[in-house]
Amino acid sequence: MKISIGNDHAGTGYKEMIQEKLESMGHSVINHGTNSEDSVDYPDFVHPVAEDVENGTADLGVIICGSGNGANMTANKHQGVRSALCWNVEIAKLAREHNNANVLSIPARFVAKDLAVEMLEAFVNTEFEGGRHQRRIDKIPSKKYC
Ligand SMILES: O=C(CO)[C@H](O)[C@H](O)[C@H](O)COP(=O)(O)O
Repeated sequence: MKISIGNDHAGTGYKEMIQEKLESMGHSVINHGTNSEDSVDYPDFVHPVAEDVENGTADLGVIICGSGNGANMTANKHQGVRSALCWNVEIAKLAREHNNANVLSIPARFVAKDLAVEMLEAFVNTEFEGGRHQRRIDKIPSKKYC
């Protein structure tokens, strides 16, 4: 798969590890940075990931900031992006099975590196179940409020 990744300064170490892991799994990675620990603004590095997923350049995205919330909020502003903030393996798995999430948001300051890798593996290797979940996903975009 092609996987787009982006992070702020809180997620740089995690991103490096995640990029290595994805490449060792045989995936091709588009890294939008940041690649340093100097303070930056997460939207500058998350919008490019969400755009890749939105326009089909990437199959999935991984975004990382301190709490995962700012990155998640940013990604979910994009049409067709379903970004899931995950903090354990079961949530990451359910995000794929039930929500067909296409972006994984990792809170680097609140999950250990080992757990981040386990969530990544669960997210990338789990398929959407479809069925009743597709019906619910179809109702997420609000015609009334868009
Ligand atoms: O935006 C965030 C939360 O929504 C991210 O956690 C950021 O990484 C965090 O806000 C950065 O904080 P810092 O004090 O500027 O390092």
